[in-house]
Amino acid sequence: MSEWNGTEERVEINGVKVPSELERAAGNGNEQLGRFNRRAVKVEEAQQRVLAAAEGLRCGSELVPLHLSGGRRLAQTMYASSDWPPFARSGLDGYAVRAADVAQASPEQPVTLRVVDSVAAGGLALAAVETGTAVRIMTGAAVPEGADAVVMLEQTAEAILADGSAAVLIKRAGLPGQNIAPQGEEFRLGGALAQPGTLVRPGHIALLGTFGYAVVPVHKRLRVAVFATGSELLPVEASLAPGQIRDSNSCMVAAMVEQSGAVPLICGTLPDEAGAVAAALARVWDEADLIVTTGGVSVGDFDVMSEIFRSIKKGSWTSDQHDLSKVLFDRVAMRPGSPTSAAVINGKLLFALSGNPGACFVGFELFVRPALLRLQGVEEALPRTVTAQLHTSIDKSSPHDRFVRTRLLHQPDGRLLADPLAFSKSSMMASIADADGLAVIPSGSKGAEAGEMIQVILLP
Ligand SMILES: Nc1nc2c(c(=O)[nH]1)N[C@H]1C(S)=C(S)[C@@H](COP(=O)(O)OP(=O)(O)OC[C@H]3O[C@@H](n4cnc5c(N)ncnc54)[C@H](O)[C@@H]3O)O[C@H]1N2
Ligand code: MOO
Ligand SMILES: [Mg+2]
Repeated sequence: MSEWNGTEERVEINGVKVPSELERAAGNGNEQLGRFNRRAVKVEEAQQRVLAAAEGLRCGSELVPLHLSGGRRLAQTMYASSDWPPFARSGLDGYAVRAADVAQASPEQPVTLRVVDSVAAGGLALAAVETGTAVRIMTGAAVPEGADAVVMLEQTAEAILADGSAAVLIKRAGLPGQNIAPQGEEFRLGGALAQPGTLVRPGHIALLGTFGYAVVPVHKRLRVAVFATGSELLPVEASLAPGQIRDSNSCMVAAMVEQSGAVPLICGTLPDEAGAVAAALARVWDEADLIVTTGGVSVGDFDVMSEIFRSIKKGSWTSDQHDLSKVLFDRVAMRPGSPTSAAVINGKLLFALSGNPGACFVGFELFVRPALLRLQGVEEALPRTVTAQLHTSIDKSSPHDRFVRTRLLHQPDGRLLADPLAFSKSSMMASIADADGLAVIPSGSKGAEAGEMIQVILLP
């Protein structure tokens, strides 16, 4: 792969020629045409295109030690390797008896049983329980042969028989099966414990440990390269300079990548030059499974990702070996984030999110997170929604579906209120931090009235 040296006509990514001189520089009328020739697709359609593309690109799996498997996604269905419990076991400390022996027991007329053995958890009784006998038993111990009930210690009293042997007085009537967890009560050998794509949580770890899985097959952590395009961008640690701002998108996106179970590779900021962007993508190509850029997707003279996408559309990124490069969409009927774009380039997904932080955030939630989840085998990869009552009207009509950053408030009467936040323009950030969800306001001639029931996408 050659690197962009700033003078060459083209750079290569995995043998793919990438034009560096773009239509703008050529200054011809076709460029203007290309710039505006972007058909908006509906959000649902754009999501389906992303999921379908991700389906074909599933990431590989690896084995990790059980104690490190939390937060990862299972790569296989996991099965019970035995019945659970593996033997009938006592649920409490007491005496294992035959229920028929103690059916009539009461405090006034306790039943006396000879104690023939005592069994602790982990041990096995040497003597079976026969009519007229009992075995002292501890919580978790295997129920001895012959016993079909356990009487709790508090309902008994110790006694000595005439011949000096140990006995127990049972003071409460018992029923067959009481205080015993039968073998296989919870799981049968071969039963499914969890499906591929399941997020491993502490409860799954307990199950997997129970069934002897010292190592767990999980999806590999996807590596996601994050680039911020924009010549106005300064690193976070820099002092502000006139006309410039700090790059807040890179770290926000990196945090969202981590939230999605992947590893962000923060690749820094790129100037608004197609050659530099293409060269940067080429440099990170082998290291990254998926690429996210922010900025430069609109129709401005320096919107470099739009140029890159135009060149992908023209087929300039498809090589002889790979016929896989295609634009999934370069405009979505939504606000914020209408210029959000996505492509598959030689088998890898590239998302070009808007530079406006609010639009960048929404674009990630709607498209990048679902892609990362689907790549990790998650069936239900699209954002989860809840129904809530809109607290204040959102009145403007819009040809686009809107995703309004919203607080979610649980009312004492059980209602869930969606309270749209102020400062929620695409360019604004305060409402990203405060949002619990994104209120979905469908396109149409009117917005949504206070009191209406709406869908709200839950933010992680
Ligand atoms: N004539 C038109 N202009 C615009 C349109 C349009 O349809 N016609 N669309 C608007 C919409 S909607 C959006 S959204 C933005 C999209 O802008 P870009 O994705 O091209 O982003 P930039 O132009 O690079 O930046 C926009 C804005 O965000 C700031 N920014 C960029 N990167 C970062 C970063 N890493 N951290 C923080 N802030 C960042 C940048 O300085 C700009 O202020 O276009 C509209 N224009
Ligand atoms: O599509 Mo943009 O995010 O509204 O400003
Ligand atoms: Mg722009």
